[in-house]
Amino acid sequence: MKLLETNMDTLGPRQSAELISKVSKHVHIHQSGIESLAMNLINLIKADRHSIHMKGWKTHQLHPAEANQSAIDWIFLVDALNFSFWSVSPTKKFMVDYAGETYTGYWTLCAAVNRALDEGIPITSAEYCKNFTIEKARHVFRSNSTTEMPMLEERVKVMQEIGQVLLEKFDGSFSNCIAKANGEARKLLQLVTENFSCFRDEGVFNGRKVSFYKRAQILVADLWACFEGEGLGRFDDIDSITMFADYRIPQLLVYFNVLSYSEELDELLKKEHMFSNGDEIEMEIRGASIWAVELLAKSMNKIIQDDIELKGVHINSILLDHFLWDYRREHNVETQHVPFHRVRCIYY
Ligand SMILES: Nc1nc2c(c(CN[C@H]3C=C[C@H](O)[C@@H]3O)cn2[C@@H]2O[C@H](COP(=O)(O)O)[C@@H](O)[C@H]2O)c(=O)[nH]1
Repeated sequence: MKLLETNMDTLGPRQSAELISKVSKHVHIHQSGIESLAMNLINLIKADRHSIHMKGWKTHQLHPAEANQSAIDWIFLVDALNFSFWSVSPTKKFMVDYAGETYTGYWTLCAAVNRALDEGIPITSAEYCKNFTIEKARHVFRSNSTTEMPMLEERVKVMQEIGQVLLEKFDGSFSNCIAKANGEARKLLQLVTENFSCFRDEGVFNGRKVSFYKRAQILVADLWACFEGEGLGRFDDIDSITMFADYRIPQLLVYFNVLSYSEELDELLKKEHMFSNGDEIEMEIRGASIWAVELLAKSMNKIIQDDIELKGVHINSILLDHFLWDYRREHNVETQHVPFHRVRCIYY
């Protein structure tokens, strides 16, 4: 548990991002980059309405295809563990073989969970999580390369906590937590971050308590996308969810000239510096990235409202985040351009 030096209320992710980006010394947002990326993405949508769409989430072969109770349990477990997959060297990657494919990064987590379910292990049940152990983790998250999954001990602790809290407070199922939110994304975000400490992705910036809530926000977004905004995935204030401040999206924002880094930060990245979660410079990267995507969504929606051809199209930060995240892999951005910032923590 991080000791936070102030007793003021914690700012939400959007307010935190605006505050940080206004005073950031090492990460700068370029309005010109935002406007040209906005235009490019608008043209992409004109060419294919589904190029930026919530339905993309379900097209991934490892994601649940059906929106139901087991999909909710699957999403909750995966987003509780959805952190820190990067490897120290490209030749030392944790890998999982599943259904004829070899997966790396985030997809190893999905593949390992699906592999466990196929093996009859009830890995998404609260009971199983509560009694999870490092021995069980070594089996369930076993690698198909010589490199182990990063932060295995921390993942065991996260699973034990979510199992314990689900049983104590939500009768063993996360859908009971969703029901308490009454279709309000902000309420669900509050319920998750108040009841599950492993989602409490916060910090202190210039004496203010700030939040990023990357995994809690991606949890809400994945439910929304899986249920296509209906039923338990319906959130009337879904646009209040910001982009998910991970170690990948900042790379894309620099690649598209939306963000630029100071020389000092560039040097640190080139040296593969290990940042600590909560460093001022690490929070600048995360805060400025969130704010840049907010500005991008605003810029695109302004163009859309004036363009009859785009009637009915609405952009939010979730859709932009998913597009950017998927873009990197499809266009092999990482090796050509900006290195990602290295942090080991359970928050992203
Ligand atoms: N901002 C953002 N961060 C995301 C995701 C996802 C899951 N994306 C899929 C799900 C729906 C979308 O359609 C995407 O296809 C994982 N991550 C984070 O990335 C990091 C892993 O990266 P790598 O080591 O390269 O696999 C790690 O911090 C993980 O938590 C996302 O969508 N947005």
